[in-house]
Amino acid sequence: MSVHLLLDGVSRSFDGYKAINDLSLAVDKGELRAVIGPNGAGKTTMMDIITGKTRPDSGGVWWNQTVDLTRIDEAGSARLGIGRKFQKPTVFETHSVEENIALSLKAERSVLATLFHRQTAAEAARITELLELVRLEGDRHRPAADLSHGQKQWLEIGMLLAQDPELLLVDEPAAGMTDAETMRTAELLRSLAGKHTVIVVEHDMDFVRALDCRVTVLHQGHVLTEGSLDHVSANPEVIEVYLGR
Ligand SMILES: Nc1ncnc2c1ncn2[C@@H]1O[C@H](COP(=O)(O)OP(=O)(O)OP(=O)(O)O)[C@@H](O)[C@H]1O
Repeated sequence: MSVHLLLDGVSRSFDGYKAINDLSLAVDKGELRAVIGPNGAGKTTMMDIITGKTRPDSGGVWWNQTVDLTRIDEAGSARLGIGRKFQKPTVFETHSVEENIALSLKAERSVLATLFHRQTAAEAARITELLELVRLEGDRHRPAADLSHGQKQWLEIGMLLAQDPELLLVDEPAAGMTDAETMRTAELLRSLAGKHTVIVVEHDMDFVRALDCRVTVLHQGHVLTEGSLDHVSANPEVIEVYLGR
């Protein structure tokens, strides 16, 4: 399997504090990876560095082993196929579920043109496929405002997928979800692996267990340990800085 994303000895300070400290991390193409760690461990800053929102002071960030992501801004990383889902859902509340997906389909069209444009059969099929994937097929004509918090998160994942990203960065998707929604979200993200590379930052350990994937533990901007959830959970340092709290 080839390395899709590589962070190589990355550091970044804010006012003299090393938020990211010699961080090295390799994620394979098609891999699903969970990143856990205490508050302030540097998880958000790591995502910011991958997407070009924040520049590292030193170290390399490589995409497909050839593209230097430290030279690319957020718009550039989106064009390369890096999609990011922030914690808070940002759907178009007054538009229907279906319109939200239609607006996100990869196309050089303005919002108005998309709303008044007649869908091609291929577009309609793609919208249906995405709605089925995120289990919102039955809600396609409802305004997004009517959805539950969990359903809005799924809709936003669907909107991200509409742009066909190679890598999805997902920030705490399970926060605020019911147990059933949490498990369904884990299932959804697992189903995306293989076709997409997925990195999920999460605090909910039941959710991380359900992801059933390799786990990276961040602490003070550095990788503390990596492996299966059982492996990292048995690490005394992980218990000390994170799980034991
Ligand atoms: N733009 C910034 N300016 C100053 N300090 C920052 C900035 N961004 C992050 N930090 C600091 O860097 C450290 C790492 O923060 P970061 O948000 O990346 O951690 P995190 O693991 O995402 O935490 P949480 O789980 O609370 O979201 C923190 O001490 C934070 O205060």
